[in-house]
Amino acid sequence: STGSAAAVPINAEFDIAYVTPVTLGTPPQTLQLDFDSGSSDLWVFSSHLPTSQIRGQEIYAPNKSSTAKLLDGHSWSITYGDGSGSRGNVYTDNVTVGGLMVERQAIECAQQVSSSFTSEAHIDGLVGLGFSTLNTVSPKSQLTFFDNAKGALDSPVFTADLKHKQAGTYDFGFIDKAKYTGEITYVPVNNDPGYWTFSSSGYAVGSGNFSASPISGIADTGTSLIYLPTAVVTAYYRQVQGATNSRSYGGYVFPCSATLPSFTFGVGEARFTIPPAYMSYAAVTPGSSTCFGGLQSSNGVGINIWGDLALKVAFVVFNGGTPPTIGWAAK
Ligand SMILES: C[C@H]1CC[C@H](NC(=O)Cn2ccnc2)CC1
Repeated sequence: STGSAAAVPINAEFDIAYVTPVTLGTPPQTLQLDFDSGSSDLWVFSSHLPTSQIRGQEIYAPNKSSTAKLLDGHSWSITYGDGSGSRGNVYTDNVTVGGLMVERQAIECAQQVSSSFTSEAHIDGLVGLGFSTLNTVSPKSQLTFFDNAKGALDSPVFTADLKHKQAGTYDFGFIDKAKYTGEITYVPVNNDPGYWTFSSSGYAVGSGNFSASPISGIADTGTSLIYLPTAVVTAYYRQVQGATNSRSYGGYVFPCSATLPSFTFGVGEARFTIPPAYMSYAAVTPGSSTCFGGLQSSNGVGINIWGDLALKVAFVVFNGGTPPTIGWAAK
């Protein structure tokens, strides 16, 4: 089996996140979910939430699905790196993504969500595509949609073809040759503790020399930006007039009129260049002449993160075989 579904930016101005239609239960309830390779819980806004915490999101009502079953005595609670979080109880039901159906998928129904989720009307929940070791359901942890589907897939892979300010695609079970050019460079994945962790071979700022030094980080479709070591980030912003690391804005900002260099990162011998226009993320507040950078320091994070800003300049294969690997190709 295979599946293929659109990854649609939730905001027309800048790529905060991407959502994908997912149908749940019988009759089908369709929600727009954020596919997140940086976590491993499938959770949704649900009929178990106080209405005060719902602001425009679609909800899943298990009691309206003839195929829903309560996973008795189980609960979940998750906190993300940006401090957002949610918690609730658990049902199993049929979940379909782009024509690929998994029966008895654990659907984690929110009973509480943090304010940043309530404020994001376009995200009805998340589909974790990390390794199932990260799943937070207790007392018995549950498998991700990908892990449940894997055995039935033509090939144990999913691919991300994210795009700048336009819809891309998540494919399951196959590698679409029409989505990339040249060769796919595969590198090892360390899935302990459960992220798609790989080593980048180095970086370059603008037309500068390539600095060949391994940078271990996670491929995270659920994070908007890139978070890298201070040495890399200072080398980049040294080339940006008026750039400063702002405590008040929580990261590197610069005048929106500044000339930005491109940023190139390596995967093995391959090189991926993020154009200058992508490196300015957004005005710090609407209409401000101060812009927030797409490249930020991972100092406070604990791990380096290759988020959507890096993923969108490549076609990325998340290979869930044994051993797992990750492949990067130009497009
Ligand atoms: C400092 C960084 C801030 C952004 C963090 N990313 C996330 O929290 C990803 N995520 C998933 C669900 N909601 C958000 C990673 C650390």
